[in-house]
Amino acid sequence: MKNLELDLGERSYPILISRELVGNSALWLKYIAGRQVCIVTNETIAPLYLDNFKALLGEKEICEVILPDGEAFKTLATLQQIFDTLLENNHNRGTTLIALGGGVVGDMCGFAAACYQRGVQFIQVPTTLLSMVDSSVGGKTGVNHPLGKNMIGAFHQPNCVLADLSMLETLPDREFSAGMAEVIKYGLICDAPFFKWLEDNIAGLMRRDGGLLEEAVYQSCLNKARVVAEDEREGGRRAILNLGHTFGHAIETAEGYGNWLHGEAVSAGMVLALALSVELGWLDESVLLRGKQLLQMAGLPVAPPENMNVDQFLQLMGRDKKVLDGRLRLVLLKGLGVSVVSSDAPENTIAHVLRVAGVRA
Ligand SMILES: NC(=O)c1ccc[n+]([C@@H]2O[C@H](COP(=O)([O-])OP(=O)(O)OC[C@H]3O[C@@H](n4cnc5c(N)ncnc54)[C@H](O)[C@@H]3O)[C@@H](O)[C@H]2O)c1
Ligand SMILES: O=C(O)C(=O)C[C@@H](O)[C@H](O)[C@H](O)COP(=O)(O)O
Ligand SMILES: [Zn+2]
Repeated sequence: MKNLELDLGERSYPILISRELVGNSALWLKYIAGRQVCIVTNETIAPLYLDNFKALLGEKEICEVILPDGEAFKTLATLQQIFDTLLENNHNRGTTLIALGGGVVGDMCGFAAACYQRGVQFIQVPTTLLSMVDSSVGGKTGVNHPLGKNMIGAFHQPNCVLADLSMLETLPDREFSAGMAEVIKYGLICDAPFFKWLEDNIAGLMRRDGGLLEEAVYQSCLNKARVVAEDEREGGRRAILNLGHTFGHAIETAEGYGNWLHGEAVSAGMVLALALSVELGWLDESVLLRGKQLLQMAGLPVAPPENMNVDQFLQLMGRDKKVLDGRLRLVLLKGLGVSVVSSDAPENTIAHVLRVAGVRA
């Protein structure tokens, strides 16, 4: 068991990381204050984990929402299903929502919790690697819009995060790899020793060795918790968690949500961000090569899709939430583990890097 705390004053909460954690309800039932509970999950996860989870909730008054599976359903329209169920079951402000699923379920359940009766409590039970190391931590919640990723949302922190590593046993390989992109991100942006540790242990991690996985999830959450504790609402430093995401979100939007997984798009996006850092003379090319190699060993794409063109990339990137006064702000590296948020990259340099990566003019 490896636990940590995200320190946000009165909104602080624990992140519990262990195998067989969910079954040990004595460890977490105390984070559900009231009598009413609504479990939000999806049609893939429900047959695997829902009944077991419900059985652990004792005397609680439980309702459930089973969403359709997929990034394409991370929409305002899908949220309605959660609000309908809550109202039909007379849930009041004392209810607790439980996100049982990956980042899509977590982002939607969290946003529903932020909105329902102007805000109720929720807990995160992440079931994918990506959601254990990233999306369940930090309180970013929301949904996509056809014109842009995560464009509608709110900051709303959970009461606790329960990362039960045994749930990863049923996760498909492609989804596991997608989660590794965000793990590798922490090494690149702020933790060079962790990056080196990942290089040394990538084979065992991809075999899903239990001890290595626990360490990777713990170190990832520790890094994310430190950044979020410093800047909960992304006024500044938190933006480093967006490495590769301006490129990646453009890919996800252009390709239709779900064709490229979020982690895959972030992987290709991080390679572009590193290549741009090299092009600007800020980063040694060896870091780009090491980053690329590690991502490839994790089974991830390192080049953008062939069917996008440079103008389309730049147009979609122009809608990024970090844009300030009409200028793109990108997360770039000045060394391994040293990240900056900068508007200094000229558009023609970005376009050049995209073309060199194979994107059509
Ligand atoms: N809020 C944040 O800070 C944050 C951070 C990173 C990513 N995100 C968001 O998270 C989403 C991606 O999350 P994700 O990668 O978890 O994808 P996901 O939620 O779509 O889950 C991936 C797939 O795995 C299935 N699945 C989940 N758990 C499983 C299990 N234990 N066994 C078998 N199948 C399982 C799901 O049903 C789905 O088909 C994106 O929408 C992204 O924008 C948010
Ligand atoms: O928690 C954060 O902050 C992040 O940026 C984490 C990212 O991995 C995540 O994909 C996030 O949802 C992106 O946020 P957005 O504000 O760019 O939509
Ligand atoms: Zn991400």
